Amino acid sequence: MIELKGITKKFYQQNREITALRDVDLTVPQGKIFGVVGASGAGKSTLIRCVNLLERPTAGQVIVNGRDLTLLSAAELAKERKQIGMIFQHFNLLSSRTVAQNVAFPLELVNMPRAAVQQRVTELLGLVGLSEKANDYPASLSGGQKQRVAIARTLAGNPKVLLCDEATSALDPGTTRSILQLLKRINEELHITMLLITHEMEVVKSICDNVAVISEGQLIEQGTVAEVFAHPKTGLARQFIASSLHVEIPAVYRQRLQAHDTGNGQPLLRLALTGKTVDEPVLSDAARRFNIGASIISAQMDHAGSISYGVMLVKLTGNRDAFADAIQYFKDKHIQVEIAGYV
Ligand SMILES: Nc1ncnc2c1ncn2[C@@H]1O[C@H](COP(=O)(O)OP(=O)(O)OP(=O)(O)O)[C@@H](O)[C@H]1O
Repeated sequence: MIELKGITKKFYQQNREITALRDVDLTVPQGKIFGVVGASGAGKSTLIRCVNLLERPTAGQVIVNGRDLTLLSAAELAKERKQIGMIFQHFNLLSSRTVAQNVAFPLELVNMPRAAVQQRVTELLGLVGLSEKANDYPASLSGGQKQRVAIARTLAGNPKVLLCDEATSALDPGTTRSILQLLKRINEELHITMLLITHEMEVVKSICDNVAVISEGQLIEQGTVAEVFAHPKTGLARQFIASSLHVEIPAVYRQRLQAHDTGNGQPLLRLALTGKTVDEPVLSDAARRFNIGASIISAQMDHAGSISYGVMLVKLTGNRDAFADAIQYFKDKHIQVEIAGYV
C-alpha cells in the first residue's frame, strides 16, 4: 500500500521557486493499480519520484507498506527501497551486460549465491517471456523486449510495490498493449501494488483500478476508473477521456465546413457521451422532441470495465429554429457538446 499525505514539492532555481506538487493526497490500496494522468509539466515524474524519495518532498508524508519513508535514516531507507521496484520510459538497461546479466545484477549486489541467481534469472525470464534471449545484448532487442528485461530485473528483488514512469511511452501501440497485459498479469499473480504515471488515458483504461488527474501539481480529480469515466467532473478529465477516442471529420465535410452559420448551415456537433447517457436513445429522442434530423457521421464507442463511453459526430438537419434547444437538451443529458462547425 502506498499513501501520500499532504505532499508538496518545491524546486528552487536561480531565486525562482517552482511548486511542482501542491498538497497531494493519494492512496494506492494493497494489490491495486493506480494511474496518474496529466499533461507535460503537470508534476507526474516529481510525484512518482517522491514515492521512493528519489525526490524528497518539501512537506508531507510518504507511507509505503506502513512506514513513513521521510522519517527513516539513510540505512533504513535503503532497506525499504528494496521493496519498491521502478521501471522507466527508456528502460535503463546496462548495455555491456546480456539480458540474463542485467536481470542478475540486483541479485549480485546482495551477494546471492551463483546457483540461486541463475535459477531466479531463468524463472524471471520465463515470467516475462524472454527465455530465448538470455544471452543477447540489449542493443539487439526491440523496445518491448527491453522493457520486459527491465521488468524482470526489477522483479528480481521481490518488490511489494512497482512504480511505472511512462513505461510504455516509447513503445508502439501493439507493444504497449502487450507490456500493459504483462503488468496486469504481474499485479494479479504476484499481488504487487502499482502506481503508474502516464499522459495517455488509454493506459489507464486498459489496466488501472483507480485514476487521478494531475494539473499544475494538484490532483484535481480522482476515483475508480469506472467512476471517473462514467462521471468525469473536470474538463481536463473529459479531455483525457475524449483523447483516448478518435473521430475525424470526413474530408467531404471538412472541405465545406464553415466556422459560423451563414443562414442555412447545418451544425456538425461533436458529442462526448459518458456512462450516464451512452445507453439512452438521445438522438432519436431529440429528433422526435424537436422535429429535427440527427444523423451520425462517425462515432467511436469504448468501454472501461463495465462503463461504456464514446464520441460521435452528428449532423443536425430539418427544423432550424430548434437546433439551439436540441443542443441544450444534449447538455441537460450530461453530454459534452462542441459545435465543430456548419456544413
Ligand atoms: N529538478 C528540478 N528543478 C527545477 N524544476 C523542476 C525540477 N524537476 C521538475 N521541475 C519542474 O516541476 C514541474 C513538474 O515537472 P515534472 O517533470 O514532474 O512534470 P511531468 O508531468 O512529469 O512532465 P513530463 O510529462 O513532461 O515529464 C515543471 O514545471 C518542471 O519544470
